[in-house]
This record gives sequence, structure tokens and C-alpha cells, in this order.
Amino acid sequence: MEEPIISVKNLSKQYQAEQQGGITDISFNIKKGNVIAILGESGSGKSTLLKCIYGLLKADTGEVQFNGKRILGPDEQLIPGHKEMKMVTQDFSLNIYAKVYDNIASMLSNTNVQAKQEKTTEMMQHLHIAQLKDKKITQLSGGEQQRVAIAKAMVSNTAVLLLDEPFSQVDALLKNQLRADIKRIAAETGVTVVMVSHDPADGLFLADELLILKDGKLLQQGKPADVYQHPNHIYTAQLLGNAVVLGHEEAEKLGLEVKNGHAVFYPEWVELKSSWNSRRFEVKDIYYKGFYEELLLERNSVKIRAIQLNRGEHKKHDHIQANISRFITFVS
Ligand SMILES: Nc1ncnc2c1ncn2[C@@H]1O[C@H](COP(=O)(O)OP(=O)(O)OP(=O)(O)O)[C@@H](O)[C@H]1O
Repeated sequence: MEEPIISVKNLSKQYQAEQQGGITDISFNIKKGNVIAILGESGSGKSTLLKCIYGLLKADTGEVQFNGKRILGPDEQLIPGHKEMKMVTQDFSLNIYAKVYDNIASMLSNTNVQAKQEKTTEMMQHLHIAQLKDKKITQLSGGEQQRVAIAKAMVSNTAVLLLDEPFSQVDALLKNQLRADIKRIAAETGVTVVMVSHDPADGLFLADELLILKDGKLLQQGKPADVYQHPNHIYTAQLLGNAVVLGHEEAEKLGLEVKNGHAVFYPEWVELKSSWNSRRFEVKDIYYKGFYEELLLERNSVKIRAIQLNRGEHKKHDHIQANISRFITFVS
């Protein structure tokens, strides 16, 4: 079996002042060339984990290995960080007085000036910033600076790229483009990407593997589709797909058997079809979502949500048939 490029072993890091926060006993492996997305709500420990991987933070216990060798902590070397990795933080760390081109080119050696020029230009094109090449960083928007920072990190042949919220400043239109670009560049260059995000769409779209963090603990690791379809925790289903969560009394009112647990399902698992002999719900509200609508349905005082693709098919106060085609039981 191929050795993992990064191996995280029983890693814990608590912040002294707080005696809380941080991360607790995290272990996982990353395969070379994979794109990994670490997802979790704010404060779940994503940045802490990324900083430990890079060697910017010293873990209390456990270790991170790069190709089988322990990554040194900040107190063990002059310049913290690992030379085979690049990290793009949320403050971008760009030279704000230099031009875009020079910021990116500064990562390459001068031994072959033509190759340096070509690589820099190619990377700017990849990230759609070629038109900004002569602008100073101070003249750029936040989203543009973010793309320059990613280009700068990717231009030299780094083995591992660590991205902390890489699309936080980019508008929705560009976000899809950038996600696709990073996926393509990663596939072309073979770079391993570890990305932290609070936006599940980043991970679902981009990643080969997801890691779900909650309160500093690793809840689940797996392929995006597997984690989405088979979440092992209510939190994961809520984080990834805004799942409906019903306590056992509510679930029973809808005829779902869950004993002492919770019934959890995504709105798209609720089928709406008037001809079916299933339970009647009242449409209490309708939320417009663009190419679909989300319906808030109620029956026996229990509210659920469902997806309606044909806009206007069911209207507020209509009574309709809804069948929860699948649900997951989480025993409390
Ligand atoms: N330097 C610090 N000192 C004390 N507590 C800290 C420090 N850095 C982080 N924490 C705490 O550790 C926990 C995890 O923080 P971390 O920044 O890793 O979370 P995150 O998932 O990256 O959050 P966000 O998405 O908001 O950036 C939080 O409760 C945070 O308050």
C-alpha cells in the first residue's frame, strides 16, 4: 500500500489560557495528490489543525508526519513551517508594495528567466488574474488578492498546499470557477491540497475526501458522496445538507419509528406526489431558492422541509402528500 504523504497521529492541542478550544486526539492519513477538505462550524478547530500540519503550532500530544518524518514544531526550527508545503492564510501574506506579477514570480529562482516568466504568466492565467499583472496589491479587491495569494503558493512546485478558507472573499460567480480551477491544477500538477472551509459546497465539489470536525474532534472522514449519504452524526447531516432533525416524539407523529433517537433526513428525500397514498401535510411557507423552492410543511404540529422543483406547483396553505422516502436514525 502506498505510504500517505501526511499522517496525523493522535494530535491534541489545547490553548493554555482557555483550557478549551483547540483539537483533541485527531488521527487520519492523506494520500499524495488528493484534495482534502476539512469542514466544520466556526471554532471547530480547523485552523488549529492546519497550523499543526504546517508546523506553525506545537501540538500538546501526538504528531504529524510528512512522508514518514515528523514535522518539526515552531520551537524546533528558525523559520516555522515546512519547506515542502505552502500555506495560504486568511491574511494572504502578500508584499503589498509589489506588483501582482512580482509577488508571484518572487517564488521562482532566476536561473532560467524565460521559464520563470512563462510559469508566472501561466499561473496568472489559471487563476484569471493576468489582466492585473501590473497592479499593486493595495489596488486589488479582497477576492483578487486571494487569487494572487493562491497563485503565489501554487507557482513553485510545492508538494502540499494548505488553504485556509480560500474562497472567503471571492464572489459566488467566481467561486465555482476557482473551485474548478484548483481541482484541475491539482490534478495536473499532482499537488496535495488540504483546504479548510466552513462552506460545505467547497468540500462537496472539490474534495476527494472530507474531514468533518466538531468541537475539536474528528467525526467522520470519507468521500464526499459517502459522507453526505451516510453521515455518522446529526451535525454532519446538518452541516452538509441542512438536514431536518426530528426528536422521537415528532418522528412518531409522522409514523417514523426511531425509538429513543432522532430521525434525520435531507429535504430532497421527501417526495411530493399528490397521487400517493401517504400522509397529508399543509404547506406553511415557501422559500424561493432560485431553480427550486423549499417548502415548509406541517402535519400534527411537526414541521419538515421538502424540495419543490416545479415552481408554484404547490402553494401556501395547500394540503399535499409527502412521503419521507428515507431517513437515518441516530440513537441518543
Ligand atoms: N490563540 C488562541 N488562544 C486561545 N484560544 C484559541 C486560539 N486560537 C483558537 N482558539 C480557540 O480554539 C478553537 C478552535 O479555533 P480555530 O481557529 O482552530 O477554529 P476554526 O474552525 O478554524 O474557526 P473559524 O472557522 O472561525 O476560523 C476556538 O474555540 C477558538 O476560540
